[in-house]
Amino acid sequence: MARRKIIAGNWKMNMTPTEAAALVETLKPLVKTEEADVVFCVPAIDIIPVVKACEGTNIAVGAENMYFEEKGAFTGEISPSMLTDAGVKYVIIGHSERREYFAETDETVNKKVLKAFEHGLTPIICCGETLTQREQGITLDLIRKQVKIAFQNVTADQAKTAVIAYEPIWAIGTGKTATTEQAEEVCAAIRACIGEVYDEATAEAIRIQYGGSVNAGNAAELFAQKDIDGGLVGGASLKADFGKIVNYK
Ligand SMILES: O=C[C@H](O)COP(=O)(O)O
Repeated sequence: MARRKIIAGNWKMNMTPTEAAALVETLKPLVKTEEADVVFCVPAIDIIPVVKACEGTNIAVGAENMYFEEKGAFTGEISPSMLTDAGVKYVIIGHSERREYFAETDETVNKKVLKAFEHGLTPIICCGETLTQREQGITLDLIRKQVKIAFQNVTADQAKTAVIAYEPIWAIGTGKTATTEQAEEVCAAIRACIGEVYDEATAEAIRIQYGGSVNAGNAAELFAQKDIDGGLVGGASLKADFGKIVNYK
């Protein structure tokens, strides 16, 4: 069975609540589609107004991060129950910016992934290599390691519903997209890795996105690759261009 595409915007630390609600109004008519799942992953403070603004549309709302504890003395953190109660369906976990600036590790990513599943949230699990790692020729080994740790103790049934976002760090916000061959090579390797950890059915079901300077001009070619099931889009998700990316065909 063909996998359904999933195209998610990652707004990062952009948009005040007022701006966020206005952006949804602009994008709503542009991202209508029957063909793909559309997700807006937004800053925590924007979740409530964005969920409200997306009511009655095809747009699901995601968070950009969450903590792996249920509640308590964790100043500044957001719990999985807070997200589900607010109407969130997806959560980005282990984005390279969280790994770089907020010291997230493969192990904390795994704890968050397990907690997301426990609460019925779909994790969008990020992995990717730096330019130096790519030049050292260790990309595939590194990605396999990131994926294997992220999925520790995750059941096959849970894994089937997960989303993995392959984002080469050197392509994020740089305007330098991976070539379709580079993106497909890694996404295929991720699928093979899931097949080794679980089985063929799980590998066939899991959805793998590419992220890194996706735009209206390159989306169609990237998303046409066998193992690329959509995109995690940063900069271009804040513009009308996101409508073109969602309707890339
Ligand atoms: O999560 C999204 C990625 O970091 C890609 O960002 P970008 O599209 O601005 O390169």
